[in-house]
Amino acid sequence: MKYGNTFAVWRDNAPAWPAYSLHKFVRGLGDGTLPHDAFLHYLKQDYVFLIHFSRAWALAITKADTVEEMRLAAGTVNGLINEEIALHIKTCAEAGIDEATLFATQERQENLAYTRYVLDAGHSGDLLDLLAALAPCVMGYGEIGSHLAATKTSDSYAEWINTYASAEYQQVCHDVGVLIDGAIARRLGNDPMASPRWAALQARFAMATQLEIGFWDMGLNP
Ligand SMILES: Cc1ncc(CO)c(N)n1
Repeated sequence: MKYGNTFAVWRDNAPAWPAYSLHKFVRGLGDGTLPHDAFLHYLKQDYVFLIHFSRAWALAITKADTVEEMRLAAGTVNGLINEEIALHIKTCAEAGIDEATLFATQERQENLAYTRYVLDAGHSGDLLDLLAALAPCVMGYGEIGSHLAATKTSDSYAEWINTYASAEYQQVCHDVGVLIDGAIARRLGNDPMASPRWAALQARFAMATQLEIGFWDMGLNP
């Protein structure tokens, strides 16, 4: 599945991308060596992450210029807060953790830094600043999910992998790619890389990628 032209350029110019998409945590999901307590700790943090991340996508609706942009952003809010988060609720319920407990999870600094960075990108900037900060998360997990589905050597974390490899999640990544390419063309024209804004957008994407690495690192340290 293609996630759009802009994403491909941003990813190829983010030096830390492989350290994110091929992180030790990711490899542990694929070969089953990730300790289960680290996985549950990560899922609890990620439940809180998804709440703030949904807020950031809701901000994209208010920053949109067209109804089409609003619809794509609203679809992503729905995907996060009603679909993706169901994985976290179900997996944690199986481990005896109910949703009220999940909601009360003490937020780790790495988690807080990431989501508030993304929210601030949107509050201080326009839709492009926000989308550049949101993209590594959405598309990164899409890439990780389909890579792990094709290469995994263990079924321990198959449910997690299948969530992100699923047609539904891949469709979200595709739609976000369409949203980003359209938003870029609408605001920066046909040669966006020549825009004086390009370097700052690339830097936002690179920072969010770095913050994803911090999130995986945090996951390995319950
Ligand atoms: C930290 C993080 N990044 C990306 C995703 C994908 O939505 C997620 N659930 N958590």
